[in-house]
Amino acid sequence: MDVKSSSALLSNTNFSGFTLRNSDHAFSTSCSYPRSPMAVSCQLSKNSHHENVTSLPLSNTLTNHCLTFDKRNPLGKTFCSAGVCTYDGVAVESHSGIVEEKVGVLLLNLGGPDKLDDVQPFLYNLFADPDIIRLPRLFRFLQRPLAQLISVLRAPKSKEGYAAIGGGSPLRKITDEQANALKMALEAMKISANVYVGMRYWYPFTEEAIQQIKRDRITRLVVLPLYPQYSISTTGSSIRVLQSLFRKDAHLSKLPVAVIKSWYQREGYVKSMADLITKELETFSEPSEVMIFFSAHGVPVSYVENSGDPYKDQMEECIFLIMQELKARGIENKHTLAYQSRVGPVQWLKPYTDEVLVELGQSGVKSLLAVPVSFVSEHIETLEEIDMEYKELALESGIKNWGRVPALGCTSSFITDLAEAVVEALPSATAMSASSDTSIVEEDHDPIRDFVKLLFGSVLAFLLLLSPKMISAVKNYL
Ligand SMILES: C=CC1=C(C)c2cc3[nH]c(cc4nc(cc5[nH]c(cc1n2)c(C)c5CCC(=O)O)C(CCC(=O)O)=C4C)c(C)c3C=C
Ligand SMILES: [Fe+2]
Repeated sequence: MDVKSSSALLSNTNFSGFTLRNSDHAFSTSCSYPRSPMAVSCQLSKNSHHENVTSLPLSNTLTNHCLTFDKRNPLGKTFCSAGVCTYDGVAVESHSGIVEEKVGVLLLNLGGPDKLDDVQPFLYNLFADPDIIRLPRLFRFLQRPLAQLISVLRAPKSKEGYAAIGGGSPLRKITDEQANALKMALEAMKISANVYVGMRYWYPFTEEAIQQIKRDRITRLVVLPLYPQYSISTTGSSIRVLQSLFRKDAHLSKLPVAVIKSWYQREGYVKSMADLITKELETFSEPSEVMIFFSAHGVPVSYVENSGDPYKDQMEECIFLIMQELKARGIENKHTLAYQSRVGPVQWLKPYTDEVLVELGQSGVKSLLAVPVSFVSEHIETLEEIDMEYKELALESGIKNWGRVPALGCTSSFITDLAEAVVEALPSATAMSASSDTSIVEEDHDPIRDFVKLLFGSVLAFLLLLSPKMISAVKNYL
């Protein structure tokens, strides 16, 4: 019952290719799979800025082709500054052996319901994702009936939230704007690229973006998830979809792809966040007295402790880097980090945002600046959860002066940094080998078997629902 459509999702058109030549200069990197196949960590040289960039195959040994760019491209020399990849700056003339490259950038995001009627099917897609509700292997057949049940039961509460922010999620509009801004920033760097948007749980779906990329005959692709920090539940889940699509398609499996897995440590991002915080602090009457309150989206503890999700470590390092940047500007405010938006019956990363707000208020903190850090656009969890629920809770708990830093959106220093990240990642794009990747367990889609599974699963889910343990587990999602 996945809701998918064939509507095209291209964010940008007017693409023109530029000339590149593949050379055989190469560097290699090895990737390991810590417990979960999704939590891939790539061992590149420590000081390499390609550390968080990997190519899609995620096979044990990757070979990356270096590019030789036209001398007229002023950024050519920055492409291959890591590893043993070299750039000789040779001008590329149009003769045989030279490839006309068509560069694509795929922005990955979560997606959100455009209107209230979309809320339940959007929630279904989210809960049907095995990276969001992780069932033991034996119980995987329950995934879709459970997703159906939870989405139907949770929809009324979620709808209230979306109604409070205007009747739908602003994510699609903002992500499209970011795609346009990125295309322009790349153009300013003399890189002509198509920028696509692929959402995980709502339109425009990642699958549609990939079809468009194929139709446009893109020859080199950079995948840029709009999550600064990597989590199995966000970037990991979207990459799993890409792996599955690329594996099944002979053309796509040959397309050179580079995935920027995380970018929270990039100077441009850190400085852009520090700029926003600095500006917002100035709106308080006593800026130095304000507690800087970083609120990150939570994940279940088991992701971090049992499946090697680097999310918590990356989040803490990200906060450290932002605070270091603020200190360098003479801003020495106190700060804290807490995790918001927990859902379901399991333990999530602590401390929880709501609990910390109450403690801070009760302990005498009077001024607080909330900083959302896990996402770069406004969405329901900034506009409703932080701006309404948490603000009310904070004021009730004794905090007098409340402020909130806006999401980065299309902030120009941030978009320029993303464009630079794309440019740096381009040479490490590597063709995916259809046969070498054993990291994904493919679900096969025999329709008769799927139907029987769904029917059997629904009956079993209904029976299981009668058990008190199950009732309380499902209740936790509401
Ligand atoms: C880094 C960001 C995010 C992580 C990590 C994440 C994990 C995660 N989320 C859920 C459940 C829900 N998320 C919902 C909405 C939502 N989630 C994120 C980001 C992260 N999620 C965003 C930006 C949004 C909002 C999208 C929008 O429409 O604006 C929702 C739906 C909203 C609601 O009903 O509260 C749910 C449910 C889980 C279970 C999870 C990790 C396992
Ligand atoms: Fe979420």
